[in-house]
Amino acid sequence: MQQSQIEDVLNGLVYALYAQSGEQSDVEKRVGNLQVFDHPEAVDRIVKAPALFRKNFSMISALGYSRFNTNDEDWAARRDITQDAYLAAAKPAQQNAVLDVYTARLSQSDATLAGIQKALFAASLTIFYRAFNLVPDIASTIALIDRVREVLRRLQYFSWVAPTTSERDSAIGEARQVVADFARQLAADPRAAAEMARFADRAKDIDGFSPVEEFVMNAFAGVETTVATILWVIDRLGANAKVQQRVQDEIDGNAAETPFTDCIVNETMRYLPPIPFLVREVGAETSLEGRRLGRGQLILLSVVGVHQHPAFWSDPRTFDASRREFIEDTYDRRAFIPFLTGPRMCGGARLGRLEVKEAVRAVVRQFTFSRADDVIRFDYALALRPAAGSSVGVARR
Ligand code: HEM
Repeated sequence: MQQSQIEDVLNGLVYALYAQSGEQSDVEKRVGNLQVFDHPEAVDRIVKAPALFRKNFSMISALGYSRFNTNDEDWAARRDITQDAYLAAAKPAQQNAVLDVYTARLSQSDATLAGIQKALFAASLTIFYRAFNLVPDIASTIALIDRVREVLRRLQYFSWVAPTTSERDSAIGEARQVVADFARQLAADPRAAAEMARFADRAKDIDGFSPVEEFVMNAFAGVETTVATILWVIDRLGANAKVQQRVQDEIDGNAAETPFTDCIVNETMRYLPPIPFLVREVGAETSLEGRRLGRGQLILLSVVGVHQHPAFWSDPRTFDASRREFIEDTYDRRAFIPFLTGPRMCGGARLGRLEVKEAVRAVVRQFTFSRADDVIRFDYALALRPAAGSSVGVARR
């Protein structure tokens, strides 16, 4: 099995969701053998009933268990271990500190997209670790995160295309190895070791709890999505010189309110949601939108489809950097769910928003971007990010 084959299958799933979005036929939408739900009202109902529509990550759980992929009391206990740290890290008083981290990393970057991407990962990891009063060893942690991405991509592929036994064993083996290597790195730092002990202490009632699995999956969930969002904003700025100029003027003007910058960030997350779809397992027989759902059945919630629903958005398939629904704040909250909504919404939503805003400020102050074309090329692992080798040109301002 080739890497390119995995990429083709996973990217193909996301392409299918884009192709289906906006279609208003009575024919049931499907991707693979999963029913697709993409009406904002139906998706809202699903995500607000987590006991009935449950998280299920059969293959991905090879990496371990965390608040991301557990349910019920187990999830609630895990949530409590990290949630206060994310809320404290996202307080408005943290704004300048977050901006400073991004500004400093970007100042040391060369004027290439690869350099900027590395700086963004370093900054986002620094902020994630700081939420727990830790300091990462950047180079080795980025290398571990790259391995987590690759193994998650493989595991994700195997939830769609059944692996042979040896493929399965090798993916699970690599997942265990990367967690073990992360564990070794955290154990070597006394403060990180103490924090892992604190996690374990708070999780006394959770069977088989591993603080490292909890930490690694949280770190990946936070950093990968945040960096993907910033990279997409860069991609979109590069595609439109006029829009970029307007955002630069707004940021250079240092006004307290930055409506165009906020709008392009929102439109980027609408059009290119970092988590383009979610899978849920039906916990008990039920029906939704006239469709019968059986216990144990997996369903797919298309965030792409929700974000492009024609009854909720004008001209939904167009990227509009000054979209009226955002500028005038008239959009239906159910139709814009980049962080999801309901009890299982993103635990780091406030921190992610703060980071993206400050990172975009730092990026725009230091660089300008250009693109030879305006073709969107993406790469889906667990998050949707711009494909490597995209055609964005970079210059220092
Ligand atoms: C722009 C950035 C981000 C986006 C778009 C995003 C998006 C999401 C989405 C859609 C989910 C729900 C996944 C599902 O139900 O399967 C989620 C969950 C989660 N995210 Fe984020 N996220 C971002 C940043 C962050 C950050 C910065 C952190 C932590 C520092 C974080 C931590 C989490 C955690 C812990 C969960 C699991 C929540 C739970 O069920 O308890 N995310 N995120």
